[in-house]
Formats: sequence, structure tokens, C-alpha cells
Amino acid sequence: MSDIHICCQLPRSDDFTLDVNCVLPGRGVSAISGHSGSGKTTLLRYIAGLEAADAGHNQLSIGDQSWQSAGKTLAPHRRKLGYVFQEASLFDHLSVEGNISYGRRRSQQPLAAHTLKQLYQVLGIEHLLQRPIQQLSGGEQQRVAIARALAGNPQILLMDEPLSAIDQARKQELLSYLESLFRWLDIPVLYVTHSMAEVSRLADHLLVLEHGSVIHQGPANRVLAELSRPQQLGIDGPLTSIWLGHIEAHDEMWQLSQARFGEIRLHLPQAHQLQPGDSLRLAIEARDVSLSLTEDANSSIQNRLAGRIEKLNQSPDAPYADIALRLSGQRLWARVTRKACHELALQPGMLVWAQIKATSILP
Ligand SMILES: Nc1ncnc2c1ncn2[C@@H]1O[C@H](COP(=O)(O)OP(=O)(O)OP(=O)(O)O)[C@@H](O)[C@H]1O
Repeated sequence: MSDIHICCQLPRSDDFTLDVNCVLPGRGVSAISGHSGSGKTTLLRYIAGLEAADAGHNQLSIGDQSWQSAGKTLAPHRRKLGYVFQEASLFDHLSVEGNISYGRRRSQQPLAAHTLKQLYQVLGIEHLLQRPIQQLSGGEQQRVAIARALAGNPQILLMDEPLSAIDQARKQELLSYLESLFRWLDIPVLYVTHSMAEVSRLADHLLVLEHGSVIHQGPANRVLAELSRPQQLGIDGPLTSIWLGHIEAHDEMWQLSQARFGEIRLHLPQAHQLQPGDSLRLAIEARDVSLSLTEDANSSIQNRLAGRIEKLNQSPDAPYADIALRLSGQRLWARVTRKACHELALQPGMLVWAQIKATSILP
């Protein structure tokens, strides 16, 4: 599908206007982040047609279909979209299958039966179809809500913090389901989140809003590479670099995989689900990267990479320094103590060795 064009000027109150003019990719996951009150939900609601918008100033097209243009507004119920909220909001009086059938019935061209079956498998809900909703865990309910949103065969899926009401233990499980789902889906997903874990594992594209306007936008790996303080923009969690590459080989003897990112090779714990040639996305947390001035060949750390310091962020009221390195075309963030930074006299421009513990990077 071709791109999503959004152009809106939407005053909500005396001191808040959603003012967005951007193009998002027509496939993959676009994460939308930003502080509370920055306009993320309002943007999704605008796309869904739930915000009264003056047609003169606003335009919206999804692929080759115009949903809003000069003088014309497509009614919300005619927009082919799925919407998933923080709470699953399923109908208690219907079974799992009854809820999903409800989603299908609301569409003139619902998912074909065999595609629906595949969706059940991807979300791991085949065995739940006859269950009453009250007998589902929070994570299961959310997977059913996603199936219901997709059963009508939408052109776009809107998700508003879908993991925020799920307990921590179940979040990891649901994240894995979402990874599989997004590999399988061929429609674009707009995914509102505050979580670095969700951005780094799920997002292909990242849009950051501040007070109603877009302040960063682009491929998620590139935007994160530039954000030295993601928390200050409302993205909570450890500073993380995303690298995109592929699996080169498996080393059965040591249960390791060798992966390639441009000119860089890394050793990882064996990625059993991936074959040589398969693409791979790696989230490397800055706290898992250490630095030394020389290559320490006696170190137990297998991944030792030479690079140059590009940025060094530290403040006297924090024990850590965040250091941006350039390694053969890749940006890598490292977090070390300010004391170590002082003792090694680290400065922008210096050549250093970055060490990444293989066991800390899970594909
Ligand atoms: N019904 C409303 N009427 C007027 N202003 C509103 C209304 N709902 C939200 N707002 C205001 O619009 C702005 C954007 O709100 P929105 O809910 O889109 O932010 P958000 O980024 O999704 O926040 P959060 O992360 O807390 O969900 C805020 O200033 C909010 O106070």
C-alpha cells in the first residue's frame, strides 16, 4: 500500500492544537511517542474520524483513498480501520468467537476464513475460541481484541498503548505475539507507546510529538540513534540502539549465531528461529556496552569493536555518562560511570573499543 498522508490543524483547547503535517510509510509499524498530553491519542482519533475537523484545513489519505480532503469527510463508520485500546473492552455476553464474529460482521469485506485461521494461529488464540471472556487473562483478552479489530479486514490498524494495562510478566509474552503479528500483517500499524522496549522491538518508524507537533520522525533506528535523552521526550526505558542486519551463520558447537550489520559482525546466543540470510533486528542497551582504550584480547567479551566517540553527554548530578560512538557506519550508545569517563579521559573524537557482551543481546 502507498503512504499515509496526514495534514491536520486541530484546535482542542485554548492552549492545545494538534498541528501535524507528515507522511508515514504504507507498511510496517510506525510508533507514535511523546509526553503525556502531546497529542498521540488525538492524532489516532483524527485518523479514525472521531475528532471534529474543519475540512478546509485538514487532509488525510490512506494509500490511494482520501478520508479527508477539501470539503469532504469520510464518515468514521466507512473508514476501514481497526482500533485497539489500552483496555480490551470485549463484550462479556459473547464468547471469544462471538466477539471476533462481531468484528467481521461490521465489515463488508471481512477477512477470508482461511486468513482468519492464520490470524488465530499468529495470536495463539485457536484454543480459546469457545471460552467466555471472563475466563481469559488480561493478555489473552488483548489478543482477542486485536483479532476482533483485524477480523473486518481493515486498511490500517491503530493501537493506543495496547500493553499499558497488562502486568509486567505478561507484557513480554504479548510483545512476542505482537512481533509475530507485525511480521505477518501487510497493513500499516500506528502504535502509540511510551515504552522504549516496545519502540525498540516493534517499531520500523518513529514519530515523536511534543505539544501537538512532530519534533522527530524517521526510521526508528535512525531517530533513536540521535535521541540522547529519550526519557525527556516521553520514551521510558533504557537508552537503546537498534541495529538492522542479517544472520550470517550458526555455530552449532558453541550455540552461537554470527550476525552482520553492514561491515560489523557480532556473536549472539543462537537465534534458533532464524536461518542464515534472515533479517535481524537487534536492540542493544547502552548499559550493556563497556569501553576500553585498547583492544583487550584476554577479555571474555567476544564482541569487541573499534569506533570513535561522537558525543559525550554527562551532567554533574548523574553518576553516568552516555556516549555515542560511530562504528563502521553504525551508531552505538554506551553508558559508563562518569568516574570511568574521567579516568579514561574520554573525549569526542577519541578512538575507543566498545565491548558488547554476547549474552546481553538477544535476537
Ligand atoms: N475532550 C477534550 N477536550 C479538550 N481538550 C482535550 C480533550 N481531550 C484531550 N484534550 C487535550 O488535548 C491534548 C492532547 O491530549 P491527548 O490525549 O491526545 O494526549 P496523549 O499524548 O495521548 O496523552 P497520554 O499519553 O496521556 O495518553 C491535551 O492537552 C489534553 O488535555
